[in-house]
Amino acid sequence: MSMDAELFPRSRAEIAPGAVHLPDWLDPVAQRELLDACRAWARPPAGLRTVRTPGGGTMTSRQVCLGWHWYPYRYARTVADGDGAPVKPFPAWLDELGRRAVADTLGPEDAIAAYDIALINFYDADARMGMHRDSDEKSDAPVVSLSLGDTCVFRFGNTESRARPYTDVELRSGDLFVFGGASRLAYHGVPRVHADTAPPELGLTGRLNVTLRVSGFQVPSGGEPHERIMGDSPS
Ligand SMILES: O=C(O)CCC(=O)C(=O)O
Ligand SMILES: [Fe+2]
Repeated sequence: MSMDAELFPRSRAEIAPGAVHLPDWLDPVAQRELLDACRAWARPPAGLRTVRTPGGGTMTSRQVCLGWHWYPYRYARTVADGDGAPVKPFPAWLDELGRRAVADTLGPEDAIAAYDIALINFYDADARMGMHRDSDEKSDAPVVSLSLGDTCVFRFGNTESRARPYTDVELRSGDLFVFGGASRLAYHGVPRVHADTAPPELGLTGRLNVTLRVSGFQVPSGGEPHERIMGDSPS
């Protein structure tokens, strides 16, 4: 019997108000296409890197960004904490994917500005992500999260603190998780990755997560956007 055999099929679940888990949203072909894109984005310049935190630590997932480059705790147009190269562009098809993800989870929403940020995190079996909020954006548009490869435990908490109450959700390859509305600033993290649980046909060892966000940053017409326009308050 396959490891994926289920007594009860996984189904859509509202984990908190405005936070929805939709299992198996990306079919195997779409997962493969997104993985191939991630592999191209991971290449230098402006490729996959280790993120250093102000306290002198390092994040255990490795990251690459599209559209705007995130580093603790702000956005820039260049890899300011790495090779200094311009951040890779955010493709239009990812905005379309993000809109479809929101429609399929939260239903028809008020007009959302274009998705223009992707953070791609690569986790090996030992990587984790601590509880945090995605609070460096100026837009309150829902965050869209797509998972590929190994299964993880995704911990989705509350807007007040990193502590309980929270709900642990298993995110598998192809799963979609969207959090907006009252949950847009909820704490969340990845306490555990289950090694060797990726679908073998995908050909990925480890886990990839792609989060799509709307920056809400102004891009001045006729000029290259500059990080000054974003404000500078750390979260
Ligand atoms: O890997 C995940 O599922 C979560 C990633 C995340 O929270 C982030 O990139 O801000
Ligand atoms: Fe996050």
